[in-house]
Amino acid sequence: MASNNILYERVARKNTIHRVLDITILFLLLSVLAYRLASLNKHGVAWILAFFCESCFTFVWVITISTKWTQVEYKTYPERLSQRMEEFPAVDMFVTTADPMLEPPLLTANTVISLMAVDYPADKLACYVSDDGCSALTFYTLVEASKFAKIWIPFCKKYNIEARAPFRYFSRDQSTMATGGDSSLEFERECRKMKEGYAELICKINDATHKSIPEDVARDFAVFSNIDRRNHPTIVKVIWENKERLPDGLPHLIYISREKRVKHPHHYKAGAMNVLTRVSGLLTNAPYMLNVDCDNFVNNPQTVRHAMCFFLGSDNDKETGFVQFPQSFYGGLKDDPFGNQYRAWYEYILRGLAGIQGPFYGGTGCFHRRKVIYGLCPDDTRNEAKCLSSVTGNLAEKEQLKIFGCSKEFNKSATEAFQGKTSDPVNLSKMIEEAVQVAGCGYEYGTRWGTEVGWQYGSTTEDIMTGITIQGRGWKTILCTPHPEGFLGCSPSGGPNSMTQQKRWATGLLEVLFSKRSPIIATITARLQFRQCLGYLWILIWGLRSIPELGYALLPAYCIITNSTFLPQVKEPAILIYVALFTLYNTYTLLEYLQLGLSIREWWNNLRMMRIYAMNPWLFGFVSVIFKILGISETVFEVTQKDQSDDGDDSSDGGRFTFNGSHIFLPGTTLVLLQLTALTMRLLGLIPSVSDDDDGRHGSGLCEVLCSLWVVMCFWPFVKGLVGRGKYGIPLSTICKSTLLSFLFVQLCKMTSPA
Ligand SMILES: O=c1ccn([C@@H]2O[C@H](COP(=O)(O)OP(=O)(O)O[C@H]3O[C@H](CO)[C@@H](O)[C@H](O)[C@H]3O)[C@@H](O)[C@H]2O)c(=O)[nH]1
Ligand SMILES: [Mn+2]
Repeated sequence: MASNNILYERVARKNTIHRVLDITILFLLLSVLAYRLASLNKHGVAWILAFFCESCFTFVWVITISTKWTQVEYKTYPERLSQRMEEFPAVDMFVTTADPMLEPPLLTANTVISLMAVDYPADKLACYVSDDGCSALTFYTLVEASKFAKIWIPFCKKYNIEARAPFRYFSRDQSTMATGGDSSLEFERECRKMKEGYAELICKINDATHKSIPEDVARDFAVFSNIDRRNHPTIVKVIWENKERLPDGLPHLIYISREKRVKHPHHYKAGAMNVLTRVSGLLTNAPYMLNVDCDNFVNNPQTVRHAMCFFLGSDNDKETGFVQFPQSFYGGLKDDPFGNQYRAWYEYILRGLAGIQGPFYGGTGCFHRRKVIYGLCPDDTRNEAKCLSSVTGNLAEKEQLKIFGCSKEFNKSATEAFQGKTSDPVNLSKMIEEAVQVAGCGYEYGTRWGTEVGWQYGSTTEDIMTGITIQGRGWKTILCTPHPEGFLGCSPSGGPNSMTQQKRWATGLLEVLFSKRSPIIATITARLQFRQCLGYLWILIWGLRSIPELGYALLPAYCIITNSTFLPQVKEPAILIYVALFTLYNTYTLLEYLQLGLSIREWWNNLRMMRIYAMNPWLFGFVSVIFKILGISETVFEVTQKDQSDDGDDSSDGGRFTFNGSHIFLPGTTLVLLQLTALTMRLLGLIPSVSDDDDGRHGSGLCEVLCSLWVVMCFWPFVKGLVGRGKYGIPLSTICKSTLLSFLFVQLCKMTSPA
C-alpha cells in the first residue's frame, strides 16, 4: 500500500520525562511505606491507619503509571476515503433520551439534526431515537425538527457549515457563521431564512410545552394520550423515510418508545440500546452503529468519515472492535470549577489506554460493529457468534433463536450481519409490527441479550461493562480525536448535579468490579490484557478509594485532638521524604496541566474536586453497592439534568458551588467542621499534653496542623457553604447532623487517645 494511501496512522508519544517523574514518585511512595513499616511498633493506631492509606495510594499510583506509560495518538485522513471506496458502508445512528424535564426535547432535536446533517451519503444513514420518557412532547419536537431539517441540511451542505447543530450555529458570533468566509447576499438571505425557521421551531416547542400540542397534528399523538411512562405498550413511528434512497436526501428518522411494564426490569440505558439494536437490525441492519446521548451533538461534519478511516483502513479487523471519540464538553465554565471536563484525564489516561488494548467504551460518541455487539470473537473466521455457545460450525437455527430471541425476521437479519451481507432495503412501514415485537419488554426473556449479546445489564455504567465484554473477547479498540472534536456534550454544573453523576459512576463501576464481568476475571479466563485490566481497575475502584482518602483526611484532625502524630517530626530526616513527595507530585501534575495549555486554577480546581468527589459521592457509591450486595436496596440510574444554555458563564451560578439537602454533602461538611474544631482546640490549648518520651512518641506538631489546613483548603467550597445562603449554603439540617457527627468523633478520639 502506498504511504499516501493509508487512512490512518498510529504515532507513539514521547514521554520519557514523564516516565522518569512517575518512577521517582513511585520510589518516594515506596520509601514512605518502608519507613512506616520500620517504625510501626513505636507508634499507635494512627500510624497503622496511615500505613494502610499510603499502601492504597501507592497501589493507585502503580496502576496510574501502568495506564499512562505508552501513550499513542492517531491521525486520520478522511479525504482519502473516496479514492479508496466506491460505496460507503451504512451506519445506524442511535440517540437515547429518558426524561423531557431533565433532558429538554430541543436539545435532543439538535442532536438528531446534527446527526442527520453529517457529510455522508444520506441513503447510508438512519437515525433512531429511543425515548424512555414516552413523551408526546419529544415526539412532536422530532416531527417539527425533521421539517426544519429539510431546509437546514441542504443549507449546511451548500455552504459547508461546520456547526450543524442549529443552536450552536445561531449562538455564535455572526461574523464566524459562514465557513469559507462566504458573505454573498444570497448566503445572507438564506441564513436569515434559517434563523427564522429555527426561531419558529423553538416557538412551536415552547407553545407545545406550556400550552398544548396543536390540534391539526394532535391526532397523530393519540397513542400518547393518558400514557403512563412506566406502564405502556411499544410505540414505533417512522418520522421520516428516505423513500427514494437519495444520497443527498435526508436520512430516515425513527422514533421508538419501548414497552414498559411495572413488574419488568427495563435496565435503563442498556435496555434502551438493545431495543435500538434490534429494531434497527430489522429496518436497516447497518454493519456499523453509532450511539450518542441526547446532549451529545456532532461537532465535526466529517465525524463518520473519521471513524470509517479505522474500520476500512485497517488490514486486521481485530484492531477495531469499536471506535470511541473522547467526551468533550461545550460551554464549559472557565477553569473547570466542578472538575468534570476531564481534559487532562483524557490526554494522559485515555491516550495511555489507546496504547494498550484501546480506550474504554464511554457510552456516547462511539462507533460499534454490529457483529461485535452480537457477540463475535475476533478470530471467528466463519463469522458466527461461535464464542456464544458450545456449538461449533454453523450455528443451528434453534441455537440462534435461543440467543437472539424468537423473532425469525430478526434472526435472519442477524445472520446477514454475521455474513457481512448488506440486507435489501425494506419498506419501513411494513416492518413496524415486527419492530414492535422486538421492542416488547418480554422479548429478552430466556435469551442472551444483556449477558452475552448487546449492551450488558447489571451496572449503572453499562458502557464500561459492555466495553470489558468486547475487549475480553480479544478485540482492540481505537481512540479517534479529530480536530475539531467529533462530538460535544454538556457537563453537569452545580454541586448537586455533579455529585449525583459521580455517585452513579462510582456505584456502577463497583458493580462491574464485583460482577461476572470483572476485568480480573476477564484477564484470567478470557483475553483482556493484563495492563488493560489495570487500566480498568484505575477507574473501577473509585468507590473503594473513598475509604483511604477519607481515612487520611481524618488523620490530621484525629492527631491534633488526641495530641498524637501520624507523620515524622519536623526535625526527623524522614520528613524529607514526605516533603519531596508532596512537592514533586504537585509540581508534576501542575506541569502536566500547563503543558496542555490549561491554567493553574484548573489544576487546582481539579485536584480539589477530586478530593471532594472521592470523599462524598464515591463514598455513597461504595455504600450503595454494599447495600446491593447485602440485598438491602437496588441501585438506580439517576438521569443527569442537562442545561440548555450554550454558554456556561451565562448561568447565574457562574461556577459557584451549590448545595441541597442531600446526604451526599454530609461527609464533606463533617470533615470541614472536624478540622476547624481540631485547629481551634489547638489554638485554645484544649488538647491533652504529652511529653516527648524515650520511645520516640511525641505530640502533634507543625505537620499535622499543615495537613489539616490543606484539607480545609481542598474543601474550601464547603467552608464557604457553611456561611453561604440559599443554594450557596449548606442546609441547616446538614450542618446539625454534621455537628453531631463531629461531636461523636471528638468523643471517640478522647476514648482512644494514646495519651
Ligand atoms: O433509563 C434510562 C436512563 C438514561 N438513558 C439515557 O442515557 C444517557 C446518559 O444519561 P445521562 O444522565 O446523561 O448520564 P451521564 O452521566 O451524562 O452519562 C455518562 O455515563 C453513563 C453511564 O453512567 C453513560 O451511559 C453515558 O453514555 C455517559 O455519557 C442519556 O442519553 C439518557 O437519556 C436512557 O435512555 N434510559
Ligand atoms: Mn450526559
